[in-house]
Amino acid sequence: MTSSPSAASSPGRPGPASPRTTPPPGAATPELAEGGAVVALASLAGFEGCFGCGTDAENGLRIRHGGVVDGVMTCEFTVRKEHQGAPGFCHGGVLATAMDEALGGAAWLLGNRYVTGRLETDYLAPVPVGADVHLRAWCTGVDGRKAFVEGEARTGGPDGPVAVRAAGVFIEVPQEHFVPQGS
Ligand SMILES: CCCCC/C=C\C/C=C\C/C=C\C/C=C\CCCC(=O)SCCNC(=O)CCNC(=O)[C@H](O)C(C)(C)COP(=O)(O)OP(=O)(O)OC[C@H]1O[C@@H](n2cnc3c(N)ncnc32)[C@H](O)[C@@H]1OP(=O)(O)O
Repeated sequence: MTSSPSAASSPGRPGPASPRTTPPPGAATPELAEGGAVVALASLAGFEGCFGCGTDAENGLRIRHGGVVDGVMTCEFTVRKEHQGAPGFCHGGVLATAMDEALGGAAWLLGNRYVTGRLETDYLAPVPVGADVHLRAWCTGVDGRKAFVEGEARTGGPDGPVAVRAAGVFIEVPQEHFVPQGS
C-alpha cells in the first residue's frame, strides 16, 4: 500500500486527517482492487445517475474513473462554468463532491459497499473554470465497518500542485441500504 502520497508532496503542512479520520492503531490495511470485477461495484453496474460520475446526470461532474496503481485510485473531471462559486473559479462544495466521489470510489474498491460518514477537506489553491482536476485516493486503514480514506486533487497535470486534500470515514452498508424508502 502506498501509505501517504500527500505527506510526501506537501512538506511543512499538517496532513488533512483529524483524529476522527485517522485509523486506530492495529487497523487493517487492505489493498484496493486493481481493475477487474468487484462484487460491490457490479451490484450497481449500469447506474449512470450519480451526480459525481454518472453520464445521465446532466449537471453532474461527470468524473472519469481511472485505474488503481500501487494502491492509489485515480479519476479526473473538468471544471465547467456551472461549477463556479466566485467568478471564474470552482465552488468549494463542488470540489468537496469530487473528493467524496474519489474517496468513496477508493472505499468501494476494497470490495464492499460504503457510504460517506465523515468528509474533511482542506483547500490549498483556487481551481479555475476550464481546469482539468486530477484526483487520487487511497485507503489508510479499515476497522470493522469503517474504511479510512485520504485523497488529493491537483491541477496543471497529475503531478501539478495540490489544490485540495481530503480525509474521510466511509461506513460499510448492506445492499438493502440502497433500496429507496417506499419502494
Ligand atoms: C452511495 C452511492 C454509491 C453509488 C455507487 C455507484 C456505482 C459504483 C461505482 C463506483 C463507485 C464510485 C464512487 C463511490 C461512490 C460514492 C461516493 C459518494 C458516497 C455518498 O455520497 S454516500 C451518501 C452520503 N452519506 C449517507 O447518506 C450516509 C447517511 N448515514 C447513514 O446512513 C448511517 O448513519 C450510517 C450507515 C453511516 C451508519 O449507521 P448504522 O446504524 O448502520 O451504523 P452505526 O451508527 O452503528 O455506525 C457504524 C460504525 O460507523 C461509525 N460511524 C457512523 N457514522 C460515522 C461518522 N459520521 N463518522 C465517523 N464514524 C461514523 C460508528 O461510530 C460505528 O463505529 P464502531 O463500529 O467502531 O462503533
